[in-house]
Amino acid sequence: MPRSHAPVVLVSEKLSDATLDVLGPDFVVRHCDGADRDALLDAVVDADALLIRSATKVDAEVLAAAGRLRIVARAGVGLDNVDVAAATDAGVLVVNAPTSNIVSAAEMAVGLLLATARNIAPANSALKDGEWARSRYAGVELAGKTVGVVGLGRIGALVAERLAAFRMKVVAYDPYVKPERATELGVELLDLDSLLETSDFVTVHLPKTPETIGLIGEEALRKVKPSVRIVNAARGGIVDETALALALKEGRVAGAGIDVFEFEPTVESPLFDFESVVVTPHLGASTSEAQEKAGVSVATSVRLAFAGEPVPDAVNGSSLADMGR
Ligand SMILES: NC(=O)C1=CN([C@@H]2O[C@H](COP(=O)(O)OP(=O)(O)OC[C@H]3O[C@@H](n4cnc5c(N)ncnc54)[C@H](O)[C@@H]3O)[C@@H](O)[C@H]2O)C=CC1
Ligand SMILES: O=C(O)CCC(=O)C(=O)O
Repeated sequence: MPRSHAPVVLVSEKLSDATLDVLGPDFVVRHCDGADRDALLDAVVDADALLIRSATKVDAEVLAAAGRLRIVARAGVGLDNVDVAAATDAGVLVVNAPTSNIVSAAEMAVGLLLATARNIAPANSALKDGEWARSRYAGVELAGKTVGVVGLGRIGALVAERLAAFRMKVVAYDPYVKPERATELGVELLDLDSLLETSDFVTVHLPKTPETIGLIGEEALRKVKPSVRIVNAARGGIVDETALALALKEGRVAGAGIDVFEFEPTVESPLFDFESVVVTPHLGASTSEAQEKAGVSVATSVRLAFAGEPVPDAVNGSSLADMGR
């Protein structure tokens, strides 16, 4: 492809070097800050492809500003920041990288769960502040406890396998999963209320959809054991932060590990007031391995699309031809 006719790829968030290596000289790569709305709206005007992570919101306004856009490629799993229906209407192919970061996300959830069980974060802070507080930070074991996995998809299943190795009993709520899959994983499927009533730990692995927003909210948090610890490394808003803060305050929940927030980026949340809550700034996919896989995956999809080939990870069609491009 001669460079003067090369498609323009707009990269709106930090992606791995491998992403650019896969694109190579056949594409003109430009960068902008996808979290800066005005910068995004300016830069997208002459982009043929847009490469994003979770901080770039691709909605109808962005799609309308993007006169030449043919593909939006999400270097990760969640597509809640992309209006896929509006993209389809605009003839824009949407792809993600659905397996790129699942191991990293699962390991993050297990890390948060262990951190909440053993008070690792507050004990670390206290000791570095000069306090040797052994009795204050006594915790609980995982072995013999029940963990409720809410959403037994790719990441939920990896979490289930890993927590079974800690000798936990694993139960799950996922009305869309085949019972044979749960059996294969050694997981007992329950309805949500039973899971909430019986679990010592609850870990959420759902996509953010109108159905899942607030699923773990005030009502759900009135059904849990007071000793429960809750982990959310899926999406902010699925666990309602205000309801969780109230439950912690009233002693209806013992602790939480939270990687994702309703509004991101953020430096405030009612959850930050609790020592029993460990928080991280949406780091689930932030490993070198996941970022390399995600970048290579979306760059490969972009190459396939512009070569007129089918794109296996496309979510609203199979190729640019399907979108009338
Ligand atoms: N913290 C982070 O950095 C990361 C977060 N994620 C989040 O994790 C989410 C899950 O990822 P995967 O496991 O790969 O997705 P997946 O699509 O493989 O699994 C999601 C599961 O949720 C179930 N589900 C959907 N709606 C439901 C409902 N209303 N009630 C109960 N179950 C429901 C589905 O049946 C499916 O089994 C992503 O959508 C993304 O938002 C993903 C990667 C990294
Ligand atoms: O974009 C990121 O790095 C976050 C990963 C994530 O949340 C996802 O893949 O759904």
